[in-house]
Parts: sequence; structure tokens; C-alpha cells
Amino acid sequence: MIRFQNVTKRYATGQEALSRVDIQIDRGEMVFLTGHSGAGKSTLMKLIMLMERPSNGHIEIGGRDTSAIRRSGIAHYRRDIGVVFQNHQLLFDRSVFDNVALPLQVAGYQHSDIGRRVRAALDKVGLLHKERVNPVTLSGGEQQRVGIARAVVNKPALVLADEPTGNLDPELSAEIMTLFRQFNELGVTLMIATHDIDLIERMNKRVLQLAEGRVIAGGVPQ
Ligand SMILES: Nc1ncnc2c1ncn2[C@@H]1O[C@H](COP(=O)(O)OP(=O)(O)OP(=O)(O)O)[C@@H](O)[C@H]1O
Repeated sequence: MIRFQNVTKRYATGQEALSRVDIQIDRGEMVFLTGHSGAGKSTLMKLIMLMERPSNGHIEIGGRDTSAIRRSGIAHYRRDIGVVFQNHQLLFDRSVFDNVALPLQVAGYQHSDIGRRVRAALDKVGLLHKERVNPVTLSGGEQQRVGIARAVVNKPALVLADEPTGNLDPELSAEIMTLFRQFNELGVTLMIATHDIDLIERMNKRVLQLAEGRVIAGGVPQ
């Protein structure tokens, strides 16, 4: 699903955020990404999203050579990747339903299709009864679940999550991880960047560890 071969990312400042990175993540895996602040976790995810391009090396996602994807093809490429952020980036002037519907509207889905898919996604995260409310009235954990519903509404094959439990207490973090695990059991490939070592240990999944832009553990399946 994700293959990096000898990938280096040097920013215009000269900062080398990733150095000669080799990783392989198979379809259907759930992998944690760890490393100190500045180790390169966000850069790795930005390369997968094509928000950044590598300075050197080869990146293949879902069997596609990403270097062959031009600017005009990026929006289409991203439809198959769901993204969850720490600060979930919800729109507080729209309902929960509208927030989750957004990726489908952008992708040009039919109105009736949107309703069905949004409700299915909200149901999966246990928030179907909140579809009409404004997300500002929800708790932090509920807001993050809306963010997850939005990430999966398009049924992406791959979900990337960058510190998805950063603002949540241990109990809510565990709830979010249970949700991710359920999506994984449905066949979704997941990559989750986190500093939360306790959480990772409880999940018993592969841990890909970065340090100063290099993979120091877990780069390939065991
Ligand atoms: N757009 C950019 N321009 C220049 N340098 C950058 C840019 N983005 C990141 N960097 C640098 O690249 C290195 C890796 O950053 P990155 O954000 O990938 O790390 P991270 O592991 O995600 O950190 P954190 O846990 O703090 O989010 C850092 O030294 C950072 O300062």
C-alpha cells in the first residue's frame, strides 16, 4: 500500500526532514508512527498526501508511482486517502452532517448518495443522533469522532492520522483507537502518528520509529 524507497526530503531551507527512508506498509495493516518532535512524521505524511514531493527516491502508494501524478491529478488521487488531524479542523458554522458531507460534495456525489453515506459514517462513530447539531456544542472526543467520520465517508483505502488523540484524555483516546481498530478490521490501511507510548503499547501493532529523519525501527513488516 505504501512503499518508500531511499526517500530523502530536503526543504528549501536546506533542512533534511527525511534521509534515505525505506518503508513498506501492506494493504490492511495498522501501523503507528513515532519519533521525537521534528523527527519527520508530518513530512512523511505530507509526502503521501502529495503536499510535498521528495528530493530523492521513489514513493509508491496503492500500487501507483506518485511521481507520475501531476498537479491536475492530485485531487483525484487524494479521494482515496482519509486524513484525521489533532485539531480536527471542523467548520463551526455548519452542522455535523454538513462537515462530514464536505468531501463528498467536493467529489461531486449526488445529493441522495451523500445523505446515505454521511449517515453510514456517523453511525459508525456513534454520532448519528447528532447530525443536526453544530459541532461547537460537542465534547472534544465527539468532535474528533466527527473528524474521523469525515475522513472515512469516502470509503478510502488508506487513512492517515496525525496526533489524533493529542488533545484527549486517556479514556477518550482509547475510544478513538477502538474506532480506528474497527476500520482496520474492515480492511482500511491505517497510519497513525502519535507521541502516546502507553496507547501504542496497548494496541500491539507495528511501530515505525523515526529519529532525525531516519527510520530506526519497524520500517518493514515483521
Ligand atoms: N515547510 C518546511 N520548511 C522547512 N523545514 C521544515 C518544513 N516542514 C518541516 N520542516 C523541518 O523538517 C523537520 C521535520 O519536521 P516534521 O514536521 O516532519 O516533524 P514531526 O516529526 O512531524 O514533528 P512534530 O512531532 O513536532 O509534529 C523539522 O526539523 C522541521 O523544522
